[in-house]
Amino acid sequence: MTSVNSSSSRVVTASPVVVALDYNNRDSALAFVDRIDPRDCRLKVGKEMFTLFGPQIVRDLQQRGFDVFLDLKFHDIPNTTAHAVAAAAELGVWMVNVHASGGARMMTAAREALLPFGKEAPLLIAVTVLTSMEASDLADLGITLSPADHAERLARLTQNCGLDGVVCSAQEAVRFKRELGHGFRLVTPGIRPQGSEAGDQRRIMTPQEALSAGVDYMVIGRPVTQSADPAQTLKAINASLGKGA
Ligand SMILES: O=c1ccn([C@@H]2O[C@H](COP(=O)(O)O)[C@@H](O)[C@H]2O)c(=O)[nH]1
Repeated sequence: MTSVNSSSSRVVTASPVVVALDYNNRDSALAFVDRIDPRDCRLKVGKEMFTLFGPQIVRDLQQRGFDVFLDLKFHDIPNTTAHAVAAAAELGVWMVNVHASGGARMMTAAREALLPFGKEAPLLIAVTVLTSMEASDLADLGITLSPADHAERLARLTQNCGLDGVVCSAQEAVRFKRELGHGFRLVTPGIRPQGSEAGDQRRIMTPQEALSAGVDYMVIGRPVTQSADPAQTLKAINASLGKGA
């Protein structure tokens, strides 16, 4: 089911898919975007595209009707992070994120920076443990908890600071929905359709498994953008989930 947000040209989609638009070429990115329907997904702009093309690429996507998740994973002192999050809100993004490991004062400052935006504020979420990390990566950092246990610790901190949700692995979704409640959004990268390469991701799930586990939004990058026909691949993923236009 889809509906058009009457206060703007933005389209609200029922699809949980957020395509990670990790392109190093603006024309290639927009060629893909121009072949898809904003009723079929939201789009994520990350560090690569934002560094190459700046805020204009976000506006270009919004003008085409897409909700944009600005995935810059801010991690800095509270004052700097708060101003960066407010700048993202000025840009009108749908969702923005920080690193939970920046701590409670940083996350609280980020949340408070969005208060003046009222209902127009983007969703504010925090990254727990990157989906590319496994236990040995945490051990290298002196963290002896399992990725799921450490992620839950960071997710609880995030929730206590009043943020809207977390980035985590879909493998943690059942547990986090049970422990943190259904209203706390779970945004899960590391999604790999059956048969696609894991690449640098470690804590992965298929789109169907992630949906069954209760994730709110699933981020999918290379399995879509590096496929021979990205628009068709997106359509097939939505069909497998029973979602989309
Ligand atoms: O824990 C995290 C947080 C962010 N990401 C980002 O999601 C996409 C995933 O892309 P794939 O090509 O599907 O692996 C990418 O932009 C990451 O920066 C993440 O993977 N894990």
